[in-house]
Amino acid sequence: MTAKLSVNLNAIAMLRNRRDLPWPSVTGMGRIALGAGASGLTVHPRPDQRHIRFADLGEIRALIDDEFPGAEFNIEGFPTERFLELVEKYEPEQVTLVPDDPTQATSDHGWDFETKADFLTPIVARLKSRAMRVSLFADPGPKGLKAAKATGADRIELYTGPYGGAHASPKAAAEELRKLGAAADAALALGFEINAGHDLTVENLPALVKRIPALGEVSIGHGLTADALRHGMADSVRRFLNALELTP
Ligand SMILES: CC(=O)[C@@H](O)[C@H](O)COP(=O)(O)O
Ligand SMILES: NCC(=O)COP(=O)(O)O
Repeated sequence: MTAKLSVNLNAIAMLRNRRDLPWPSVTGMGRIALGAGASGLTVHPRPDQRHIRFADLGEIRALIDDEFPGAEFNIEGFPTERFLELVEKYEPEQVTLVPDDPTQATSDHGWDFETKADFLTPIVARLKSRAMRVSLFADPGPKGLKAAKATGADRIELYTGPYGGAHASPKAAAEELRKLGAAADAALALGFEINAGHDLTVENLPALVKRIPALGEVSIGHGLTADALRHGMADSVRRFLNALELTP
């Protein structure tokens, strides 16, 4: 099984929001990502709309429906009533529930399933009654996975931030990979499908998929956007030189 790639558009939206201009276009970059073979698009709209705006959601839904039927829309976030109304309106194929506080800079931990199962269970049922797959953001440890399973969720998304953050230390990265692998084994044994995400890169993906061959999907934004900038820079400089009629 090969893990599917869902491209997270948050970083593109953050660049777009620097100016009152429509570029880089969030749907335009989504179109390129899907055209290049990505299986889906991920967004994590935050309550302050600092990157993805609520208005982006309908445009991404239409892009998938009109041009890439079969691709998946994954919307991530903390399940406030506002968030739930948004996902019910745009019906992503997958909703990833994340325990983020609105003041958080980015996601940095999974759910405490043992204390939050009663909160999550009716929300999971509500989303599944509208045919949306539900994934729960989970720390890389086996703790609480039985409680997570009892919520009725289909998948867990393993939080890979500490793994990505250990990029400068092979020993620390190996330890984080060991934890991710153990959590994946425990989750698979309970019947979960497994996603993973946060700070994944071209460099750290191969070892992850080797250790967790059953991985269903990775969602990647920050590292993929940085990679796109790096590998697109030379072409862009040439295009601008050409516009100045300074073709090298
Ligand atoms: C849930 C998760 O892992 C995050 O990576 C998130 O989707 C990214 O959010 P930001 O783009 O706001 O940092
Ligand atoms: N669910 C994780 C995600 O969508 C992307 O995280 P990142 O690659 O921006 O860290």
